[in-house]
Amino acid sequence: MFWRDRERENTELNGGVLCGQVRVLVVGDSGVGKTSLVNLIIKGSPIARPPQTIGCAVDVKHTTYGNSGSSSSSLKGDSERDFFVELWDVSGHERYKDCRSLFYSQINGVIFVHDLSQRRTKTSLQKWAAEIAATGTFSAPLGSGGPSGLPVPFIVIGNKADIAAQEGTRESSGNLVDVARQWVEKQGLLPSSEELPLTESFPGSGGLIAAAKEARYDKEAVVKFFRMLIRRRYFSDEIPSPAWSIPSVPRPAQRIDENFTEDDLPYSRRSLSGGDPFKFNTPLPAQRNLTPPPTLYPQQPVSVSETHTFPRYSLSGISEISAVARTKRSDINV
Ligand SMILES: Nc1nc2c(ncn2[C@@H]2O[C@H](COP(=O)(O)OP(=O)(O)OP(=O)(O)O)[C@@H](O)[C@H]2O)c(=O)[nH]1
Repeated sequence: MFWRDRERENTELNGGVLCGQVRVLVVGDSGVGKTSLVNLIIKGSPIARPPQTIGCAVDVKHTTYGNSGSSSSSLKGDSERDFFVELWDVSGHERYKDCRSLFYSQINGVIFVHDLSQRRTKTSLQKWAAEIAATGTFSAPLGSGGPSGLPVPFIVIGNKADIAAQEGTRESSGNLVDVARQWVEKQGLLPSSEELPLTESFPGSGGLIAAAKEARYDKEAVVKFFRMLIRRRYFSDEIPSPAWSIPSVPRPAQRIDENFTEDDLPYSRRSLSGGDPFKFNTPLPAQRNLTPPPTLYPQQPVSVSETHTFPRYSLSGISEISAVARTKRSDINV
């Protein structure tokens, strides 16, 4: 135990971290399947009858990330470190519209969810992006904004492919890999969200359970997205912009391809001083510039510049919690 304590001490002195966390918002209209998706990501299986989310519910996914391939690391035994991805499942119900920005705090990334069988839920995503960009605070923000001024990476996931297929709104090739890839087709929001291509989260028409069993490729892609967020926050030399400003004109579409590399994010590249690409697996010099550790509880918005002076946090406060209780869907008139 002694050497472990020493190692921790040294690591902290060296400016490294033993573990960390990133926060991902999951947003979209009520009933599009956000809770089902989060359950699928966290537990590997969909939830049969998800309760109506009240306000927001938080789940935490554990993952590891390390510097194993880096010779520049000065940290001993740091090949894999623990990271926690907070998934903030924000209720899409109208009744929370005026207060849900409480949950838009210290965001690292966003998963937009829509229902393939309800086109208006896709159109709404632009509003969600604008709302988050206007009222949220961001951790490790991009130097310049994405669609609607959103300053963090995002993905768009189309849900209920089975229903859409039944209704003939979408044809499936039937090829599992093709369909699964489409599940998390990483597509930037366009100025007109009508231009968003359809994507699928639950392949095939065999229903949720069967689809979830087949969704391993999709989950891998989502995990890649999470790893990108971890990399941006903890392993990047990027100097965060001093303050986030919202551009008045929506940015052109961004596309995040299969590999989720920052090189594929034009606006993230523009954020680098001198045009340098992100340097992954570096020995964490950027740690000095980290935003304060997000907690699992709603925080008061803070400006980005204030955040870089906070000391590094410990993990003691992290646990798997639900921020707000859930209730039965039938309890609420939807
Ligand atoms: N057929 C089908 N049903 C789905 C799918 N995903 C979710 N559902 C169902 O859609 C309903 C709503 O799902 P939720 O996950 O609660 O939706 P939500 O977006 O979290 O809704 P709010 O909490 O109101 O914001 C539930 O009855 C789910 O079982 C899917 O891919 N296919």
